[in-house]
Amino acid sequence: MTVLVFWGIILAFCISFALLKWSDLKYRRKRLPPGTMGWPIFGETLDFLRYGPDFMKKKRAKFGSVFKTHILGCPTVISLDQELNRYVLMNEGKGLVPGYPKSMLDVMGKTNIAAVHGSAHKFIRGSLLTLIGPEAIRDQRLPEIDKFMRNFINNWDNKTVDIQEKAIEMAFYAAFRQIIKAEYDLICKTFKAEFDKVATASLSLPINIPGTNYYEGLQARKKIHKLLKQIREKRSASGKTHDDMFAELIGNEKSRYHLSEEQIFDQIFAILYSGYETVSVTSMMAIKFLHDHPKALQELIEEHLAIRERKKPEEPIDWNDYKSMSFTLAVILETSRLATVVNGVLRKTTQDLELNRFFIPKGWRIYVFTRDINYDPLLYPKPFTFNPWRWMDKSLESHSYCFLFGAGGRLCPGKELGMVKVSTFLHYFVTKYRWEEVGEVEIIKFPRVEVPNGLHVRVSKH
Ligand code: HEM
Repeated sequence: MTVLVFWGIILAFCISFALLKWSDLKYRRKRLPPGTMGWPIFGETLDFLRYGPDFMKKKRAKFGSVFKTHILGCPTVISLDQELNRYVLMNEGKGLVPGYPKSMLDVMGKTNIAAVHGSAHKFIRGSLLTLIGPEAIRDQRLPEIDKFMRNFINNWDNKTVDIQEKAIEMAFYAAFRQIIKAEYDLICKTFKAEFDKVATASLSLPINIPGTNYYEGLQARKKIHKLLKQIREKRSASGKTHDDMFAELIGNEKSRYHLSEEQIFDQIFAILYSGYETVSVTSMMAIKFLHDHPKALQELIEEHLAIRERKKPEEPIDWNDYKSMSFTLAVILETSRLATVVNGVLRKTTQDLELNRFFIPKGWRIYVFTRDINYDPLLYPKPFTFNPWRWMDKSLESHSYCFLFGAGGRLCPGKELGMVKVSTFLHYFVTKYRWEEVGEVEIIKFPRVEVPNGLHVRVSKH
């Protein structure tokens, strides 16, 4: 028996070793970047997800800042070389299109902005900007957001609230209310429950059997489609006019941005998905950083009280007020830098390419890992210190290597909308309340920023 176990272990060891070697040999071609490919199929996905920045650090020490690996089901080149990162982001047309995982594309839709490129991308992006560009924000989005935030934080006095939970709700419902207004109260909870399944599925293994996140996400996508179709039919039968994004998307029949039903639904998914975790994490972490840095909090409160002083008590904030919030914007940028939500972006090669003297085969992924530049001491002296004042020099935001919102043709089109939401949330929160943390707060920063036990604060009126 013991002999059998012994030979069993030896056999398992030999098979593992052979598989690892096979995987490496398969990819050992001339001039591919250095690196290891890990296990067949799984590659090095587990290490990558589990150790994140440390995985990168180790690999960089061994292979340099451009190396190959196999993650999320694909042979991938990871680049920590910011020159190369900039090149990849700026040169989509040279065979470097978005390369998001299959599960994400399946639940988010084939005509989703992240799935299309070339002229199709220009068209979808143009349509999106009519909804979330600066003019639309000034005239339509901001007044709605103002109303939403006011109500949202209205009854927190003398309560202990979990800011993480509230920020998640705020980010979703603020976006959803702009998409569907008249039917909002009726369907917002059902819609959120289904959309949360879609969001979870976007980062899952694409195994389509009942019980998996991927399967649940696909089912949720179908339910959401059904719901949207019903709303569309009811609206058209009633003949009433509506003033929300859904109505704008449907009513574009005669404009240059006339979208098919599938494109309209995918556009809605894109707006909800892209502005969800980005806005919720930034709002939560801004509250956390402000709590820990009283000088910054004081300056922020003064900025917002000055706005309130020139207004009647219930008067909403407008575009000019928002544009005067220069310190608030600095706080948001510094928060986004230190609590990185988008660690990097994925691209896929549509042809064999030569990059940094390396050969990258057609169909490989490139993970443009931008997270590290956020902590670069040359760009951000004392990089681990929360210092919003560094952003008061506007040239930092437009620096060629500031990748907080991406770069090139995919530069975040929702940046201003995101800023408006977080600023308005902060405006009402800090002018109305003081708060103190309750209990220990443990923050995880990778692969996503989260507070496992919540960020509980005791809130009271000023
Ligand atoms: C406030 C925090 C936000 C951050 C840090 C952020 C960050 C980013 C980054 C880094 C990209 C580039 C992705 C790539 O190159 O593949 C991006 C793209 C995008 N963002 Fe944001 N974003 C934020 C808010 C929003 C909001 C509120 C929306 C609302 C709709 C939004 C919509 C999008 C869309 C649709 C794209 C894809 C653009 C394209 O492919 O052309 N973002 N964002």
